[in-house]
Amino acid sequence: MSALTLKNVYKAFGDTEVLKDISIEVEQGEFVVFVGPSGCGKSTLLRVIAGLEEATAGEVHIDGKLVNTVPPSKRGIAMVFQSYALYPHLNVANNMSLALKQEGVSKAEIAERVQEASRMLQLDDYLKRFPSELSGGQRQRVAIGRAVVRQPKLFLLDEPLSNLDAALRVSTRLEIASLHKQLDATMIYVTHDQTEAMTLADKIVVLRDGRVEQVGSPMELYNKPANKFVAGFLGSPAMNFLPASLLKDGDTRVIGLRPEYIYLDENGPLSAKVQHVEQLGGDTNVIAMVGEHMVTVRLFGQHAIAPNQQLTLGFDPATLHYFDE
Ligand SMILES: Nc1ncnc2c1ncn2[C@@H]1O[C@H](COP(=O)(O)OP(=O)(O)OP(=O)(O)O)[C@@H](O)[C@H]1O
Repeated sequence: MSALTLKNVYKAFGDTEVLKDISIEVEQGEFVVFVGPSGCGKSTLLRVIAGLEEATAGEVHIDGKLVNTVPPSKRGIAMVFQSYALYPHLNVANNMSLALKQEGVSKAEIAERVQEASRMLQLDDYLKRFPSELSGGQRQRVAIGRAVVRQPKLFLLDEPLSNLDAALRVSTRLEIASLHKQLDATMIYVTHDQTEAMTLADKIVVLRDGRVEQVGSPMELYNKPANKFVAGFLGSPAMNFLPASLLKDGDTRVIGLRPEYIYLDENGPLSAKVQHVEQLGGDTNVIAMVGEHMVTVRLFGQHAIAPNQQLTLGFDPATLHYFDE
C-alpha cells in the first residue's frame, strides 16, 4: 500500500489555479522531494497533503485512506517548517513533548520518545535550554525532533534548511538523510535547492507552474530529463542550450550539453571566446561565447585561462541531449 497517493489534485485560490492535475504515488519509507522555482506550488501541495489547505478537486490518500475531509491533526502527519515555529517560553524538552502531552501520551512514554529523538539529533545536552539560547541549526533540529517524537506516518518538511548558513545546511542535510535511514520513515521534502533535491531524494517531483513536469530518481532526471525545463533545472552549473544547427545545418532542435561534459580539445567542433573564469580550486568554470551563445564549461582542476582567450572545445556526442524548442 502506498504511504501517499494524490489523484488528479487541483487547488485554486479564487480564480487562480495554483495546482493543476497532480497525481503522485509515494511508497512507504520513500524520501520524496518536491522541487521547482519559486511560486510553482510546492508549499501549497505540501499544505494540501497536510490538510492545511483543502484541495479544490481530486483525492488525497494517506496509508490507503481518503483524507480530503480529515483534519490535519488526524492525518498522522508531522510538519517541519522553515521558520522552526518553536515555542519561545518552553525549553527544548518541553517543545518536543508538548504535542504528546496534548495527545494524552503517558509521562514515561514521552520521556522515552524525547530521549530517543534527542539522541538521534544530538540534542541531549540542550534539553533544558530555551530556543533563544540555541543556534539556528540547533533550533531546526529541535523542530525536527518535535516531529520525530510524534512517530508520524508521514513527515512533511517545508524548506527546513533555508534559514541556515551554507555549512550548516550541508551538515543538517546529512543529519536529515541519516534520520530518514534510522527511522525508515516516509518523508516529503520541499525545496527550491537542486543540490538538496539531488542528494536527499529517492524520488524527485519537478513542478512548474502548478504541474508535474517529471518524476524520477535523481539520476533518471539528470540522465534523461523529459524536457528542457527539467534539464535546465537539475545540474550545477546548469545545462547549456545551443541550436542544433550549429552542428548540423537545418536541424531545428535544441542541443543540451552539460558543462561537465565539455573539454578543451584542439580539434573540437566549437570555437569559443572566454568571457569570465571562476576558479573554484577543485574545478574551473569557464563562461565563454560560442558565436552569440553563452556556454559554461566546467573543467576539472585548475586552469590558467583568461578572459578574451580563444578556446576550442570538444564533447562526447553521446552526452548530448536533444529537445524540441
Ligand atoms: N493563500 C493564498 N491565496 C492566494 N494565492 C496564494 C495563496 N497561497 C499561495 N498562493 C499563490 O500560489 C502560488 C504558489 O505558491 P507556493 O507558496 O505554493 O509556491 P512555492 O513553490 O512554495 O514557492 P516558494 O519556493 O517561493 O516558497 C503562488 O503564486 C502564490 O502567490
